[in-house]
Amino acid sequence: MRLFLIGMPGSGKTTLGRALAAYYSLTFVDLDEVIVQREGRSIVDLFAAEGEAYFRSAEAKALRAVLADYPAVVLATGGGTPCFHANAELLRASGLTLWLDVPVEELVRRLVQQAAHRPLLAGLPDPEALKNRLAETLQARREFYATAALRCQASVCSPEAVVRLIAQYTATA
Ligand SMILES: Nc1ncnc2c1ncn2[C@@H]1O[C@H](COP(=O)(O)OP(=O)(O)OP(=O)(O)O)[C@@H](O)[C@H]1O
Ligand SMILES: O=C(O)C1=C[C@@H](O)[C@@H](O)[C@H](O)C1
Ligand SMILES: [Mg+2]
Repeated sequence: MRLFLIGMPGSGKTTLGRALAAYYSLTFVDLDEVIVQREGRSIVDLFAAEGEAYFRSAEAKALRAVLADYPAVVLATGGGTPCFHANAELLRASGLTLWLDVPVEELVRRLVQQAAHRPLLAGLPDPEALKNRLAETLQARREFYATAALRCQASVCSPEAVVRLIAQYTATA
């Protein structure tokens, strides 16, 4: 099985991905970590030195490398991964994709302390500005996230809830 977790920054892709990989006895891979390893720089440094277009190209290449290397995997993608370089179609064709659809208010609670360290959220003056930025980003990304076969729409998507979703899906697919 290949399971791909997609969703907004802070939606829980890494946290849930690790738990699901343990549950299914699959390897866990975090695409942001693969990019950092392949490029030899942090994501903040990559954005600052090369810009977003370079980052998106590196992200697309890293995704294709992971797909070539892992026939079975739980992959936490980056927040923007499905929205560039036809990655959403590739993910959908390559395994089971799950969208962690977490409300913006919950994302703000989780990210308010970390926004300064994230290239696309840095420099926002207060939580209201962060909320507005996240809401705009979600609006722009929704059509890509919605290509996922499965969607967990909740403030907290527990591993148990996701395991149930997957079992229902595979029983009817
Ligand atoms: N189910 C959950 N309930 C409550 N908090 C959670 C849950 N999942 C993750 N978190 C918290 O939310 C934050 C973001 O989680 P995580 O890093 O897993 O998200 P992500 O989607 O991988 O984000 P990123 O954009 O950084 O890759 C962390 O502080 C984590 O502890
Ligand atoms: O939402 C985004 O576009 C991003 C999310 C992170 O996971 C990283 O992939 C990077 O900071 C870009
Ligand atoms: Mg993550």
